[in-house]
Amino acid sequence: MEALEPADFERAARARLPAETWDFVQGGSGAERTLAANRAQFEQARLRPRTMVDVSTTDQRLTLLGSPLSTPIGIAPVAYHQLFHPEGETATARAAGRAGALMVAGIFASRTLESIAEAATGPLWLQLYWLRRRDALAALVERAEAVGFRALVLTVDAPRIGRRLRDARNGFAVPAHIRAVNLDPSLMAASHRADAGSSGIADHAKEQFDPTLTWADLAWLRERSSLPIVLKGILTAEDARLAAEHGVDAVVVSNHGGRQLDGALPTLSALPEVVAATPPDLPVLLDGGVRTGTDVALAVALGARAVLIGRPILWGLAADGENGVARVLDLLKTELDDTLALLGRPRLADLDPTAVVR
Ligand SMILES: Cc1cc2nc3c(=O)[nH]c(=O)nc-3n(C[C@H](O)[C@H](O)[C@H](O)COP(=O)(O)O)c2cc1C
Ligand SMILES: CCCCC(=O)C(=O)O
Repeated sequence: MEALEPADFERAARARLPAETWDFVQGGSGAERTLAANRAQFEQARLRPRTMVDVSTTDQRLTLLGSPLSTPIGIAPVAYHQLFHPEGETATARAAGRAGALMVAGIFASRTLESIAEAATGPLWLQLYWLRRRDALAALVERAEAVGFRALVLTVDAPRIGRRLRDARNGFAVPAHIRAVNLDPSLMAASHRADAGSSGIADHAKEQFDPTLTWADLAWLRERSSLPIVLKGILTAEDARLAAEHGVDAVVVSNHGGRQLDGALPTLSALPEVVAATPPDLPVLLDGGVRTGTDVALAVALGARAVLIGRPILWGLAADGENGVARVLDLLKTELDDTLALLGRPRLADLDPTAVVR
């Protein structure tokens, strides 16, 4: 059967993936309240369509941190794409290129930065965690810049890993043959075994993530790279203001797909305060629960310049590799295009808060 919506890939992926990998993807932290709330906010919001507008051409193109994109729909950073397909991140990068979409590769990518860059035909950003081993971080930043990555995305909502009960119950550990190849194996060993009542992911973070990260540390990153710096995991006006004051180039409103602080604000609810607290020239992105073209339009109307998609990309990758990811992106782009036309707001710039009732 032909896939007509991203959810069709969700079913296909579930059928293919080992149960503990499925739980790792779909799960959130704690009682999964934030995971559910991300979706609930999109489901409850309503659009206010305008009529008698010439929508013979619609346009979802934009420029983000200097890079032209065909769509405001980008790929969120996710660890270990080889959990989902043997080609891993190179398949994802090729699909992003076909769609003219941004790809954010993760620090725990299972393919080298060099091979991802070679596969990519569109803009790539690199996501970082604040590792205790700052020398490893510095080396990674240098490599990323050398092969053409265009921004650094520092994830700031993970001083430790949220309590993910599914992973703890499954004793989830990253299989030995799938590796975060851009980092020294000695830094990654804990990911590949799980202590009782924990997961390899949580144990690894406890060992390697530096929870002392504060605003003053951004200077260290600035010194090491001329690339734009993006902070991922901002949910409040206070932090948005601090990000702007510290010269950050963009922020991602994110609760890590409901995988970190359970009970944290859903991202669509946090977006307006973050947008209000940031200067107009500082791009605000959003991720968490974006599943349809309508969701993309809602986020853009409330001030997001672009959205990132996490789990649906992995569904496409698990179901059919590069072609699956390309199809998921294509479906979302088509849905957004239909939404812009039927809403009477044919360009992204036509989307503003008057398009939404919440
Ligand atoms: C399996 C999985 C792994 C993830 N790994 C990372 C990661 O390594 N770094 C990071 O910043 N975010 C990571 N995330 C969070 C995503 O970047 C993103 O914030 C989230 O998935 C967006 O929500 P969505 O899945 O509802 O679209 C991961 C998410 C999932 C589902
Ligand atoms: C230590 C790997 C963390 C991956 C991650 O961020 C996630 O699973 O959400």
